[in-house]
Amino acid sequence: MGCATLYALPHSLPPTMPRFAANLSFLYPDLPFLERFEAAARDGFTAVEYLFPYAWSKQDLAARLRGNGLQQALFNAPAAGADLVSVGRAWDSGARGVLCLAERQDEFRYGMALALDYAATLECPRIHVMAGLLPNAVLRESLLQAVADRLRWACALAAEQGVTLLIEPINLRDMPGYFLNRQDHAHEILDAVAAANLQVQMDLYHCQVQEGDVATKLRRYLPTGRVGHLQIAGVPDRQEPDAGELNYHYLLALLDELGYSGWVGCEYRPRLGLQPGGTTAGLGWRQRWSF
Ligand SMILES: O=C(O)[C@@H](O)C(=O)CO
Ligand SMILES: [Mg+2]
Repeated sequence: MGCATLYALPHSLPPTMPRFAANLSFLYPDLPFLERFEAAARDGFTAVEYLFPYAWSKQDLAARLRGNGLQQALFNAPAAGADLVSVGRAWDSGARGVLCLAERQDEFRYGMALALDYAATLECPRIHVMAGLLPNAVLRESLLQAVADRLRWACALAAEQGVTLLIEPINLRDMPGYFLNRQDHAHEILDAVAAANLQVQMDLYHCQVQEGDVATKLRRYLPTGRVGHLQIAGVPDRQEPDAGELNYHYLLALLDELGYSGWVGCEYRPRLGLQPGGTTAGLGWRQRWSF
């Protein structure tokens, strides 16, 4: 069911929301992580995504999914690390992926194997592979071939279990030095890798902060079939989609017009922050944009 169809219902939402996935790393910050699954289901989400599952057992996560009738739409491969302890510390110590870091081949391979192991248990068809922070003074272009080779290796491994890998352009205001910032660069990498199971995770928040002209980019890239996942948030503050400079009423209708049938991840910081029930209170944006 597309967004326009969904919003055509005059005053109320259907009991489930087939298009929107709740990002549990961002939403429900007032709750312990494992309790966020139930909260998302109660709010009508039928899928979840989050950054990293590795601090929890895959069996516990699968039980939360099953128990709440949720699908796992996406999660990230580890940000770095060559064992569970270093994987657990990687994000907080500043790591943002090792894909572009030639000397960290072992961590890349360990991370892919761990992510695919979780994906099998969580029945998750997509893994986001973070590109990493550029080493000082190393030109992006000089690393492209090595990045493509690594991704080709990872895609072959992921294909064995029917998983698609995603790369996501991330804006430099939030992540200074990040290797991949632009949609066209992501599509260049897809050209170089030439694997059917490599797609782009198009986060409209990052796209607007870094490049702008979001609707034109949706029109350019969605028809290629190479965008495997979308994410949304208001700009500039990364809050609910009804706050800020992006017109999601228009953009969500455009997704329908372009026939996008994938998930739209709700990856924003609820404006009520840690206030109990703040995420649910902020979900009015889904209703206000009735067509
Ligand atoms: O946009 C983001 O921040 C996330 O999708 C992510 O995976 C890395 O930070
Ligand atoms: Mg994102």
